[in-house]
Amino acid sequence: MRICFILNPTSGTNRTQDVPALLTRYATAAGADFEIQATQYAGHAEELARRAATQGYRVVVAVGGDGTVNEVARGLLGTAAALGIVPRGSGNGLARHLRLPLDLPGAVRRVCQPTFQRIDVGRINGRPFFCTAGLGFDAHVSKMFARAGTRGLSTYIKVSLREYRRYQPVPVQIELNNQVLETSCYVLAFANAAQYGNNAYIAPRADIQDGLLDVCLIDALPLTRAVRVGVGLALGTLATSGAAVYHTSHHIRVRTEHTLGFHVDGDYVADAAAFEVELEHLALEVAV
Ligand SMILES: Nc1ncnc2c1ncn2[C@@H]1O[C@H](COP(=O)(O)OP(=O)(O)OP(=O)(O)O)[C@@H](O)[C@H]1O
Repeated sequence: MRICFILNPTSGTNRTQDVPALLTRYATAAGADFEIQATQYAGHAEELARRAATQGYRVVVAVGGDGTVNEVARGLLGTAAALGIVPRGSGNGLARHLRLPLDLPGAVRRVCQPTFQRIDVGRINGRPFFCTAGLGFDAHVSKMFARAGTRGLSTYIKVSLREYRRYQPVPVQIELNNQVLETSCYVLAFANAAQYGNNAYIAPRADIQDGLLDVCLIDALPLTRAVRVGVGLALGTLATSGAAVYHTSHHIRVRTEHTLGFHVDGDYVADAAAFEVELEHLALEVAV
């Protein structure tokens, strides 16, 4: 079994580690037949992953955070290669959901001796996502976070608190399961996996193999509710807290009068006024 590691050298906060040397040491110790390729620019991991799949690598491993996982996984859709993950981001949502080791030696050992399973894949306006996608405040925070200059959890919390004071919900029309909901949207999250990353459980009951997205709507976020949402995210109790409304569906349409930002797997993509969200059942093989 041949393994290709695709390393994002800009991921994570610990830049002092010689990651290629560590990958080499642990993969050699596990007896793997492997190659390591480093990305040179944003988007490169998708091209490298697709090429590796064409070259017959059985497992193509994203070495990075959820942004790198998204790119590698995108490149593997429709191929015979499986996605592996060596988590090096700050959130690591998909790795955590799949209960993969979060330490480098453990994660390398796992991808070298994996079992295989398939997971669902979401799409929002054609863009694949594997963990979560969303509209509203979380996408707005991703946009501001990308502009912040520094990364990590503390920057994320700082940006969220600053933007919380300014952000207002917008009216939306949501179509799902033959119903039309006229509501306002502070956060509308489409969860394939249960968490955003960092064990922040936006949809604690989400099952990544059930053919359905868990749709989480928070229509407004006054301070008292914000506290309940924060506690619910941290404890995995949001679904029973009454602070959010949930639906499950495999096809959702959303319209807004004004444009709203959307993110995939925590990375801001663009603003739009119409959204088509779909789920492809078991469309990606993962090495777990
Ligand atoms: N060589 C590169 N130079 C610049 N950007 C890159 C490079 N390779 C990948 N990227 C971009 O870096 C972005 C961030 O990567 P990733 O999400 O893996 O790390 P992170 O932000 O540290 O992790 P997390 O999202 O968990 O905080 C990705 O969306 C990817 O497009």
